[in-house]
Amino acid sequence: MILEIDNIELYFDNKTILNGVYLKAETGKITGILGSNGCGKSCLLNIAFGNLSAKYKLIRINSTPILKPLYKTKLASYLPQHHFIPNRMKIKTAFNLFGVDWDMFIKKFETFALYKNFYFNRLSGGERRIIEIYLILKCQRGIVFLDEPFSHVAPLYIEKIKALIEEEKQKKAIIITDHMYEHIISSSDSIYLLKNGCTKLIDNLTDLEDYKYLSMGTLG
Ligand SMILES: Nc1ncnc2c1ncn2[C@@H]1O[C@H](COP(=O)(O)OP(=O)(O)OP(=O)(O)O)[C@@H](O)[C@H]1O
Repeated sequence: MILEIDNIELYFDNKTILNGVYLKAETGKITGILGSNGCGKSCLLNIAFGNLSAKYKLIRINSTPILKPLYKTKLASYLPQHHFIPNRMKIKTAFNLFGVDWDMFIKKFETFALYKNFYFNRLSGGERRIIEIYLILKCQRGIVFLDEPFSHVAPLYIEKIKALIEEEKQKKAIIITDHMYEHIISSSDSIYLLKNGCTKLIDNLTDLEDYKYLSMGTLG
């Protein structure tokens, strides 16, 4: 499956946020989006998923325009920046709702075994995030949008999540953004930099310095 996000224009109070976005993601690949605070990364993911209206947008799957918001289809899942599972939902209920196998999860995240009957608000912010990421990655959707999956997560779990993303990409198109740029760089098959409302496909990592996303010399 090839997903194309094209021709996005977004304004808030006459301020241009996005104007000249093109992004292509495909099954078997991880597409990373980098960009400084406030450049529009979350807005872009929200527009692609259908949560946010834009002045213009064109979403194509295998070259066919998709007019329905993706969230209304069974094609895509989306991890927002904030917690999205209600405090008073039991963890086992969330796994059932997402159609995700609890035992498989426990094989990878053994320390969570005790939590099956807990409500979400009994977990730490990072533990909660790990479960949310897992559910979004593992549910049966061909397109996955991940907004800051690595923030608030401890290094060992980041490695586990990266391995999981790598595993899931075999059957999914994964679009990911995070400020932990080293993890985005090491995970992604292609990277776009979002700057001044436009996406730029990064051919060479030093472009990230040239476009002043990173300071000169950061990449060594
Ligand atoms: N509902 C809104 N009304 C007005 N402005 C908004 C609204 N939502 C977002 N913005 C503005 O749009 C811009 C892009 O926001 P967005 O959240 O997409 O940035 P981001 O790149 O994800 O930033 P960060 O990395 O800091 O999370 C920001 O300047 C933000 O203030």
